[in-house]
Amino acid sequence: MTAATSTAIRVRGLRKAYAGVPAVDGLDLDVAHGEVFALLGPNGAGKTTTVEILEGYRGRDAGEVAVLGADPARSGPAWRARIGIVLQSSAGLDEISVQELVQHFAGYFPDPRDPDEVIAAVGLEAKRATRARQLSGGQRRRLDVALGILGNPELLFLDEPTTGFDPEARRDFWALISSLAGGGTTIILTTHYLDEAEHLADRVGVIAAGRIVALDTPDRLGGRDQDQAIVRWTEDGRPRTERTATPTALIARLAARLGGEVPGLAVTRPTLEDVYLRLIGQPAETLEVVS
Ligand SMILES: Nc1ncnc2c1ncn2[C@@H]1O[C@H](COP(=O)(O)OP(=O)(O)OP(=O)(O)O)[C@@H](O)[C@H]1O
Repeated sequence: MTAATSTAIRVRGLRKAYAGVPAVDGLDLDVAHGEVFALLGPNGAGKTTTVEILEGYRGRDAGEVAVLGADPARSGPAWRARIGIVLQSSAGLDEISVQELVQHFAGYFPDPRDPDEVIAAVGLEAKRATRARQLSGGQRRRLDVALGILGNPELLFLDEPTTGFDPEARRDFWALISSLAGGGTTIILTTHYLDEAEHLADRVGVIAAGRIVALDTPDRLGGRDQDQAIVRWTEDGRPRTERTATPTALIARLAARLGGEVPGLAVTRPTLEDVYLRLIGQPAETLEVVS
């Protein structure tokens, strides 16, 4: 395979400013075919601008962009048919049923998936005859995903897909995304939910002020795997906390000192959220260290 075909997305030196104010400020990115890549970052960091440039919906000021081997700014319907997009919110055609809507949109694609299979894949079989406007928020999102995958895309963009979902709906949705990824679809996900990124993404990119400031697997991001463990226990009726690179040795000392079972013992590593907040310059929840 050549470099051009082994990479689903290749971005170098991407820049975009609005009225002279940079929103994307020299961004580089590579996403491999079949990868689930999550783009994280605070409000206004430049995620939507970047993703819309990749989707071909927004122009750029500078930089090289190749998506499925083509420049989105110069690509036509054949390229677009290889891409699925699930936006933050969709509107329109609310008065027709799920079945009619999915069937209607299938007509726009050269090689659509079977509408009935797509409705089943997103778990909307029981809502087939329901009008779109009568769906719950989570069901509406499933319909959005159905429309996003209907064209059998090689590359799927998901923009904050589970905002407003209840926990069970999120788990179901994650299973759907994992099954798409398992089938080889490349997925670009923007999300504000760190657990979602951790659950779904092969790699995570953190964007701040228009640049990627960290990029790694969720368990290694920002040196997370090298971080010290946090040991919590109760002693003399008081909660105690200590950060340590050698938690096993600490627990052995505690067990010896306390004569066996250590009350309230818990050992944790910094969460992806702790690391993310540190990367974007926000202090994580203050940890009181008493040793
Ligand atoms: N059409 C526009 N015109 C002018 N400024 C814009 C426009 N779109 C975005 N911006 C600005 O560019 C910056 C980046 O915005 P962008 O929407 O890309 O951020 P984001 O990371 O997607 O944020 P969020 O997490 O809130 O969706 C922001 O400061 C925003 O105000």
